Amino acid sequence: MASSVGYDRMKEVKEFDESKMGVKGLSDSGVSTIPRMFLHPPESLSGLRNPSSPSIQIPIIDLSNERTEIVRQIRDAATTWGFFQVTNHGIPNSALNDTVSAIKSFHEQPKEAKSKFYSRGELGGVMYASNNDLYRAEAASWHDSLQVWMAPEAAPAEEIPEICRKEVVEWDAHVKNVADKVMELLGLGLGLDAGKFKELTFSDGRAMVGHIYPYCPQPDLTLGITPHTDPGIITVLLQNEIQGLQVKHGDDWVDVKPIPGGLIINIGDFLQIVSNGEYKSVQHRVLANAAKEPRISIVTFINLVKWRDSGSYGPLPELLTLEKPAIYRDFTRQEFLENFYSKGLDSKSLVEKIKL
Ligand SMILES: O=C(O)CCC(=O)C(=O)O
Ligand SMILES: [Fe+2]
Repeated sequence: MASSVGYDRMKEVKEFDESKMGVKGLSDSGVSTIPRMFLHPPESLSGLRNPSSPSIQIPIIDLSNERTEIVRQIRDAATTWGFFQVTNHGIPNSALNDTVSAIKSFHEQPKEAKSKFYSRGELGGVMYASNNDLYRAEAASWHDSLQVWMAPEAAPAEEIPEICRKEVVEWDAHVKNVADKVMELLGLGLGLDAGKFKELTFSDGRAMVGHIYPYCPQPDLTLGITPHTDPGIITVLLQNEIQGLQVKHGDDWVDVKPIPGGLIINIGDFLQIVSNGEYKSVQHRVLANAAKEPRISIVTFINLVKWRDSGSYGPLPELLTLEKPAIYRDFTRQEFLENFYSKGLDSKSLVEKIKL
């Protein structure tokens, strides 16, 4: 391994960022070795390609099943895995395919078409960049992303790249329906009223991120996305047929197998905290893509809109009893945002910080 003498990481990062070429551009340029800024430390890379046992899989939940049965299944999945796939969610296959194709088309445009959207760090609107945490993370990862804020304030339609505008807007309407349905079931799973999470505005904020994981010439030296937990309430994820997402389950990394028509749902830190640890926000990562065909994923982060008047949040009082007292302290909106925006994806989650 090259010594770090004379290596100016920030310079390399800045040049890459200012080139606006993204990892898609690097991949297309035919590089056979990846730039040093993408190299992850050996401890993050060990066992990367050991396939998980095919018999271990995140739960698959058929949303056309009988309701009390689904509530039980969703509750079990959220408490043990923090991740599950749903089928028969009501979104037509054509919408799944069209959304994946549209996001792929955006990323496959020439640099000139994409670079006018290239920007970072905005809370709202539209932003396209390589590695949202590029300047905060210790090592960059092999993906680029298009982010569009959809709710409570949608990015103006004319700011969404035309090549995927219609699909992004339609996809958001579908995700909203599924998210509302799943949030209701998750609430029931905790013994809350069906409308409780809706009343708390838990599914009223949505940001969509369309990732591309292009072919990586040295997939054993980097990652597609660094291990992290998602900060919000839940995440709804659509992926194409190229595998790469892995979920931490006990000491193992478990491959999430794409299933036709399936949507992946996972619990975020916020929901873990308000559920007083009942539901789990679980670490996940994506392997750098060794296939020639790009991996595409469309992720919608679901967030609450209205904070309590106190400006803070914590475990829901309805869930606390003498036997089950709060295991987290309340945290402020400021703390929540700072924790997310001040560090890389690889930093310690809010959950650890506020544990009592
Ligand atoms: O692309 C994926 O499958 C996962 C992406 C992800 O974890 C994220 O954007 O938070
Ligand atoms: Fe994530």
